[in-house]
Amino acid sequence: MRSPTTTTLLRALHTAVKMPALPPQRKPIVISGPSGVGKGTLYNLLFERNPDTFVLSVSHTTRGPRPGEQDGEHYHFVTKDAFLALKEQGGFVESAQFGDNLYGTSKQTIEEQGAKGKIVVLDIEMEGVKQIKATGFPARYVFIAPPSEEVLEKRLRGRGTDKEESILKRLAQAKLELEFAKTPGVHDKIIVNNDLEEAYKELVDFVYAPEA
Ligand SMILES: Nc1ncnc2c1ncn2[C@@H]1O[C@H](COP(=O)(O)OP(=O)(O)OP(=O)(O)O)[C@@H](O)[C@H]1O
Repeated sequence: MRSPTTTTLLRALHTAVKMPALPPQRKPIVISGPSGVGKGTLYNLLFERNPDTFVLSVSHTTRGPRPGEQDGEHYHFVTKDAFLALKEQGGFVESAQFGDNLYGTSKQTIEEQGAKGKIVVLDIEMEGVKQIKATGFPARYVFIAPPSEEVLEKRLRGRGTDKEESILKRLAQAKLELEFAKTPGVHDKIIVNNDLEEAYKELVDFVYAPEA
């Protein structure tokens, strides 16, 4: 007799304690979209409302930890040499440089998190999405779009975390991302984040959709 998989056991456990069923599709979910569109807001709701079902992928970075940041929780903090060695071995599904620092998503991290029976969620910017797709990495791709560029600007300003120069950079980048999102077949689902609860429902429906 075959021994039950972790997924089968978790599903049985969820049924026993009357939690919502686990998503039938187990592939990682890649969420992208312009800065300030509400990606974090949406997936944090998904995590809060579906405890123990999802896990956010932890990236590698060569930048130093900021106060309060824990290694392995917010990032895997590594030296530049270690990062480049891992990249050389093909250990990243995507990587990028921002300013002087390198960032990347390691294959091992995704595999380890997925092996714990959780659905891995990745928050990846446009260039990273292009790289991941080019590797043939099996994932489901969701793009979060703003109702309009004006609303996006309002959200970025309303968030109050960015200086004017950064806001203008993010808005210019948003135009490129919105243009890229029009490429047919790049994303499996495009969600316009207008009303938060409606966008959340669309995300849940996509994530919990039956096996295709
Ligand atoms: N549907 C919505 N309606 C109104 N405001 C929203 C909605 N969704 C998110 N927001 C607000 O927009 C701002 C940006 O959201 P958030 O930080 O989640 O964006 P993000 O896409 O994760 O950005 P980044 O890529 O820069 O991390 C926040 O202040 C958030 O509260």
